[in-house]
Amino acid sequence: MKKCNSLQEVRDEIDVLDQQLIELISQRSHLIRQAAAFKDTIEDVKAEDRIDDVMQRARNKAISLGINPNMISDLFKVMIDEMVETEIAEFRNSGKF
Ligand SMILES: O=C(O)C(=O)C[C@]1(C(=O)O)C=C[C@@H](O)C=C1
Repeated sequence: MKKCNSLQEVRDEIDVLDQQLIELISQRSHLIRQAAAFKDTIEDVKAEDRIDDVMQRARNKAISLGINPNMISDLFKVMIDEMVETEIAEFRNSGKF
């Protein structure tokens, strides 16, 4: 991690990371839309076991990096809840439901 020499430099670095985070979330969101095409039922779309795996992996990664796993769980919950809704809408629009 870069050592910054001023508050402005810290903020500039944060701004860059925030943009990258949003780009990554956007990429994830586009993949979710594709996932619906490979599913046959609403249970497949919800994929509760997969959500548990994703959440556990995210928590483990947070712990390994020394950040609060509960914060990551909260962020992922908001993100995945929204993406599941998107995927359900995509699934319905595909006419399979
Ligand atoms: O892995 C899937 O089946 C997905 O559709 C992706 C994803 C996710 O956000 O990671 C989204 C919806 C499902 O509830 C499970 C996981």
